[in-house]
Amino acid sequence: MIEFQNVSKTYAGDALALRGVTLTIAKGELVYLAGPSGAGKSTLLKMIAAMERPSSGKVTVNGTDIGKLKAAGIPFLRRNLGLIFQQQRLLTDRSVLDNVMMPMLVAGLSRAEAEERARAALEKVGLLARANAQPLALSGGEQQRVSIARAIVNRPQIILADEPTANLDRASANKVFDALRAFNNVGVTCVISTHDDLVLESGARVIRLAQGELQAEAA
Ligand SMILES: Nc1ncnc2c1ncn2[C@@H]1O[C@H](COP(=O)(O)OP(=O)(O)OP(=O)(O)O)[C@@H](O)[C@H]1O
Repeated sequence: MIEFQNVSKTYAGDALALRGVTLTIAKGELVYLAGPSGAGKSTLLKMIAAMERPSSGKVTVNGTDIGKLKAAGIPFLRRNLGLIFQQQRLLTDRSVLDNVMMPMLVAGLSRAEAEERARAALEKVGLLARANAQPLALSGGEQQRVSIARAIVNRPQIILADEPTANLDRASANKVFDALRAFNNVGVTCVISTHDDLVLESGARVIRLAQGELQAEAA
């Protein structure tokens, strides 16, 4: 479970990114984060991953108080998170398969097990046939689906995706959302920031931010 209690975030230079945000995201939920550019969506996602800390208020993720988390505890928290952020691009000098295997090799799995699980993850996002391709030979949408495969291979409880369909055409965006929904269907909590009106109007839960403040959720 993810819980924000009266959370504010001020960056250096006094930029107020979040103000008094209180919300709860239950285990297994799929939630979209919406709001204009600069509203605080990325900041909210980064706080769940302990990439930013609250300036005031309290953020808890699976019982861990992010504000009090020591550096040594961050890898334990992130083990349960699958991150799909712009900053984490695919390695362009490695194959798609190698990219997806990487987090498991880092976690200490054998190459054989890592490859088996990477292939299974690529199959789930519909890209097993491209396992040996270089990332730059793939379309933007395909690259995002590889990022999803890479984010889920360590079987995280929570997926955080920051505008995963930015710059994608409709068909590619649909495939990316389908892949994320498929993981949510097997119990993975998903928090996804997006400007995509189609998914925002799909009846799913939408958390809206404006200038760092939470807007009332539609009933
Ligand atoms: N590292 C930082 N240092 C200083 N200010 C920051 C930093 N990161 C974000 N901000 C500021 O905090 C506010 C919220 O930014 P944030 O990136 O969370 O918004 P966003 O809703 O994700 O926007 P976008 O849709 O453009 O990604 C903005 O005013 C931004 O300029």
